[in-house]
Parts: sequence; C-alpha cells; structure tokens
Amino acid sequence: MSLAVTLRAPVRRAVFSTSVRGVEFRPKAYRRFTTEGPPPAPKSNTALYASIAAFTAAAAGYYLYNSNSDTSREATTAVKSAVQSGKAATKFTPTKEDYQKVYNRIAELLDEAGDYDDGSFAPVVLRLAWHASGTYDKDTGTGGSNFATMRFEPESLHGANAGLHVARGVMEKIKQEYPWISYGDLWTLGGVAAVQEMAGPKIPWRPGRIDGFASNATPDGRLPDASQGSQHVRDIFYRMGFNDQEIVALIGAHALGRCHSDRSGYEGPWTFSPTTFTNDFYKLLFDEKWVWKKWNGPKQLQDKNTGSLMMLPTDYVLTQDKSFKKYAKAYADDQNLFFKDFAAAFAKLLELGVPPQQFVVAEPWTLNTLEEQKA
Ligand code: HEM
Repeated sequence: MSLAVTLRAPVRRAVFSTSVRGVEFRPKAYRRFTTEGPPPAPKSNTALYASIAAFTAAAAGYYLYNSNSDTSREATTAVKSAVQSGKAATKFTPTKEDYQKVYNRIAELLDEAGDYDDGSFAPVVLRLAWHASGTYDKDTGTGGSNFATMRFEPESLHGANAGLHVARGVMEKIKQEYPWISYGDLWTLGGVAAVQEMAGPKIPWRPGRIDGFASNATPDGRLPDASQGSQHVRDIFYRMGFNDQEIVALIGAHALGRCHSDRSGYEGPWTFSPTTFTNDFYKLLFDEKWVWKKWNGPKQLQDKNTGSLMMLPTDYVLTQDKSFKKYAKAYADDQNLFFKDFAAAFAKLLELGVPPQQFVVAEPWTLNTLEEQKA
C-alpha cells in the first residue's frame, strides 16, 4: 500500500483536521501531503478504508506524540480519542463574538459575589490574571500566561498564590460552559473583564494561549515579595521585561481589592472604592500621611487619618524611589495618563510567554463592557 493511497482515505480529513482550543491544528506532516478533499469512496471499499484510516491515525498519533510540542500532544489526544470513539475530532473555530460571549459571562459572574469581600470577584480575578502572567522570565522564555500552570501543584500552593483558588473556582464555572477556551485565554480574559467592568480602561486582548502541563510550571519565588524595597521590585519586573514607568503603572491596580491576613498576612484595602478602577492609589500615597501599623502582622503602613487604609512596603517605595516617584506623581495628577499607561502595560503583561505565532489574530481586539452592549 503506497503512502499516497493511504492519505487519500475518505476519513483522513476528519481525523487529521482537529482543533486545539479553537485554533485549527494541522500537523506539518499532514499539510505536506494534503489534497483538496477526498475522492468519493466506493462502497465496496469501506473495510479497506477503515483499516487505512486506522493506520493513518496511528501514524499521525505516533508522529505527534514524538514531537515535543504541547500543541502536538494535545492534538494527539484529540486524534486518539477521535479514533477510539469512532467519531471525528470536532472542529470549532471561535470568532471574536464567541470571545465576547465568554467575556459577558465572566462579567456577570464577577458581580455574583454576594457577601464575598466588597461584593465583587473582580479584584481577585484580576490578581489571578497577573499571577498567571507574572512568572515570566525574558532570558529563558519560561513562565507567563501561555500554559496556565497554576492549575497544578505545587504552583497552586505557592505562598504568593494563596487565595487565588477563589478566582480559579469562578473561572472554572465559565470553563464548564465554554470548554473550548484554553485556561490561559480564560484567565487573562478574566483580567480584562475585571478591569473594564470596574470602570477601568479598555485592555487590548487576543486569544491563542494553550494549556500546558505541570512540567511547564516555573519555580516558586518569581512573583514580588511585598516586604521588599525598590531593588527587589526592579529585579522582578525587569526580569519580565518591564521598565520603571510600566512597573509604577501596573502596581496602580492596587486601587482595587484588599489584602487578607489569612492569605498574604497583610490586611485591608488600599482605597475607599476597592471595586472601582481609579488613580486613587497614587493620590492617597501622596495626599495621606502613612505610618507603620502597630500589630503582630507583617510590616505594613496605614493612613494616619482613618487607620482604615493600607499600603504595602513595595507600594510605599513608589513615593521614595526617585524614578518611581516621578511616574507615581504623574499618575496621581492625571487619571487619563494612568489609564492609558496601565492599559498598555497590562496588555503586555497578559501576553508574556506566548509565542507570537500562537495568537490567532495579529492585532489585539477590544471587547465591549456589559454596559456598552446595553446602550
Ligand atoms: C511589587 C508588586 C506587587 C506586590 C508585592 C503585590 C502584592 C500583593 C499582596 C500582598 C496582595 C494581597 C493578597 C491577599 O492577601 O489577598 C495583593 C493583592 C492584589 N494585587 Fe498585588 N502586588 C503587586 C503587583 C500587582 C500587580 C502588577 C497587579 C495587577 C496588575 C496587582 C493586583 C492585585 C490585586 C487586584 C489585588 C487584590 C486581590 C483581592 O482583592 O483579592 N498587584 N498584591
């Protein structure tokens, strides 16, 4: 039996043309031999074609399994299960509208937080997007949002990720409803929805991340330690490829949410409006007098006036370090500038670790808020 005959089997296309997280996947081996559609199958040859198909699928599986790419391994699984079930691997190519639907569902769930914290899951979901991406190391190309490795131990148990099970739980509900989206795309889209739904700037975003394995995880210690100073902050964020201006813009996300003593050890919110995206974090840094909190917990600052707000040591360095201070002051004075710079830096953060050719579109999209869609 010649290879040419094998590849002309009628079921070939269904077996080979599979979709990985909505991105159509065709292994190079297939592309090389592909023809424009199969010839009609003579009925009497059904058994022959079935065995040819099985052989082809097995060969494809072998080829894919022995390549090192994670995409290949996933495709292999798809091919295998298609063969085992006797059904074609499903092909679904989501459009921008499909991702907008996922965004909308996330936005709805962010609001269904009941008594949780300040009545919204948005801050913790934003934090998940950041921690999933912030493990990136530009020198080795490891870490980042591509593989969503926080699904696995030990990364899910890293001290810095304490409490993020809440966000992963919310995201899991969406995953059940839209199983075609990769976790990396889902979690980063969660970050986008969190910022936008809390009245923040539009965050350009595009899909293409794939699910990896526990072996893709990075070691503990890649995320910042809040008890440290400006050198540590620079070390961590420079490793990801950010500059001082981007660092200061990103940390402005602390306008949102709060610290939890049972998670990080720190306690309290940074602003009086922890579910609205504003430049209040910078304003408060400069306008309030900050004193060390007297308590048994880790060193943190509190506002002298009310004692109800907090700053981490790493937040406070934004007023102490000359270069950081310049940007922090500019953001305190100009919310539009902060929004613009945050959007750019956050969009960059969410794409760390994703090979550019993996993205399904060259230009990131802008997705609409629920409010905009009602209008
Ligand atoms: C020097 C850099 C940073 C340090 C040391 C830091 C540290 C922390 C700590 C200790 C918490 C409290 C966690 C808890 O107890 O639940 C926290 C919360 C948070 N962080 Fe950061 N962070 C940094 C940068 C960022 C960045 C870049 C973002 C996003 C772009 C971000 C977004 C958030 C959000 C939204 C929360 C609130 C989470 C909630 O309410 O559950 N942080 N961060």
